[in-house]
Amino acid sequence: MGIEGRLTVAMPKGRIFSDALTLLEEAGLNLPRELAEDSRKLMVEVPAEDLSFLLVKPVDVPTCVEHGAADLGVAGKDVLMEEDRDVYELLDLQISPCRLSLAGTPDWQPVLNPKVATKYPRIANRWFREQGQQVEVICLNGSVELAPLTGLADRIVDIVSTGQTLRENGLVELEEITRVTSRLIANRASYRLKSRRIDRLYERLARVVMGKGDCDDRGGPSGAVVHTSESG
Ligand SMILES: Nc1ncnc2c1ncn2[C@@H]1O[C@H](COP(=O)(O)OP(=O)(O)OP(=O)(O)O)[C@@H](O)[C@H]1O
Ligand SMILES: O=P(O)(O)OC[C@H]1O[C@H](OP(=O)(O)OP(=O)(O)O)[C@H](O)[C@@H]1O
Repeated sequence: MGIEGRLTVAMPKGRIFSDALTLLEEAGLNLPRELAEDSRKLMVEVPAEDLSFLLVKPVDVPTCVEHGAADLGVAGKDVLMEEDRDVYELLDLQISPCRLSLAGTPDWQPVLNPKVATKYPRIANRWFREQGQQVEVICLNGSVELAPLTGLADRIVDIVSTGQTLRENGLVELEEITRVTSRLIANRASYRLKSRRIDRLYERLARVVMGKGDCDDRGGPSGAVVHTSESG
């Protein structure tokens, strides 16, 4: 083990997981099959790389990193914007791309104080405030596209990737709110105390991402990192 100790990385289970794993392998990490397999193990140690992986729900990655349960994490920009945790955003990994958009029925007519259903209340509230529009945000945890079809809401703010879910439910994308990719994030204290180890992993990942082109490099450990929390 290095003098700075083992690095713990919070990995999002689900959609992002395999993209993140592929990227780590492309960066030259030798990872055990155990990590890729469909196992119920939530903590996987990789002594050969001096790394530990925590497998958590995507929305919980920023929480684990903010509180120091993990030094690093991989999280979608959508989750980072919604959770607004006190963590550093080091690198745009350019994986699991999608967008967060406003959508509705094609015949949608403006109404006063429309209802907007979403899994992303903070982002939706902020975006409508910036547009100078008053809305009532209704929080849902899934199947958000049902809301305009059932009268639960006038419009939705949700993730769009292929557009299939919107199409199959007769909805149209009205406006893109933000593009989303997954980011490498760091705990603030770890970023200082384990800088050499974080630097090394960051550089290996950045090389792969930049090699693929279109890299939105956030500056990394030696540059200007983005502090994701609006309040901190
Ligand atoms: N088509 C997509 N739909 C939803 N998220 C997507 C899509 N494409 C990429 N993503 C990214 O994947 C993340 C969500 O991953 P996933 O669907 O596995 O988690 P989840 O929504 O928390 O699911 P669950 O609640 O079922 O565990 C989003 O935060 C986003 O950054
Ligand atoms: O544009 P598409 O490629 O169709 O992808 C977008 C859909 O995928 C996600 O839903 P998910 O599958 O996570 O289910 P959910 O309704 O439980 O959120 C998202 O909330 C959209 O509904």
